[in-house]
Amino acid sequence: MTLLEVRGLGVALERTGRPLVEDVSYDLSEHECLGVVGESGSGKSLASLALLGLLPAGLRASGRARFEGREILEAPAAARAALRGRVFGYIPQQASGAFDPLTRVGPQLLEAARFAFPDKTEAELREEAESLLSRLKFKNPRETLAHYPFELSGGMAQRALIAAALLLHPRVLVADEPTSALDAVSQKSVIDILGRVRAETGCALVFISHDLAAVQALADRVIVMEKGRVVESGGVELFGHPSHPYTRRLVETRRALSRHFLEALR
Ligand SMILES: Nc1ncnc2c1ncn2[C@@H]1O[C@H](COP(=O)(O)OP(=O)(O)OP(=O)(O)O)[C@@H](O)[C@H]1O
Repeated sequence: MTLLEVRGLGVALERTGRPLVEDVSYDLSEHECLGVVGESGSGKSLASLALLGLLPAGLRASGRARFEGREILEAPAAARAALRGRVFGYIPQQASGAFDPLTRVGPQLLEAARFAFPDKTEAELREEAESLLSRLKFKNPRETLAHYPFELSGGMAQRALIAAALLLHPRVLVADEPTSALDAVSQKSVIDILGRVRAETGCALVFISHDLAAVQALADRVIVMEKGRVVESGGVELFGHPSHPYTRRLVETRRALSRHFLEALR
């Protein structure tokens, strides 16, 4: 079943009307992973922030986006806020900036969950957070909840953010470059975890990334963005025979990087 239908989504500067994202359209079904690729500045983040109702001040969205048939772009602010967390989970690019440095990880993780599930007791929420952290490969979840954010490594902070999003049982998880600030081992671990999360919870995933290999590992379908527009879309196998010159360049750059790496190892 189609969960999300995006048609002609645009983002423009409010003051001048200059378009930054134009005419983005896609469908996302239950359990599906859509990869969004394109180089820096191609509009990947803004297209997703528009859906979440989190565009920076001075930008406005246009077009249509429906979740389970209900229009969301034009919904009142309160209705959009209610969709964040429970319907749309969001994992931002920089985990370190997403936490309040003066508050321990536990209270930050539980705050939104308390609000989303007023009927659950504190003990239930805490138990759920600990079990989630354990599934996300934290060796000592109880200790992690008592840590301050600066006590977590980059990979741990990113995984804690995934836990924060999952505690709200989102229907669609939007992950914006969740691995770009991580070392290779942590990158692989986060990608594995996102794949597992999808299989275990059944939530749909919008996975925004520069990393074609990561997208190939996770996504069912992809959209390729260049200069604010979708230039190619289809099954993830399109990386094997890209038809748009821009996609061909992205794929060739990725192959050349891999070749250099393998040659350096010889
Ligand atoms: N608040 C803003 N005001 C004006 N222009 C903006 C604003 N935010 C982003 N832009 C511009 O919109 C375009 C798309 O930005 P966006 O962040 O969506 O790109 P991206 O593909 O996600 O890049 P990256 O991979 O580097 O995160 C870029 O040209 C960017 O400079």
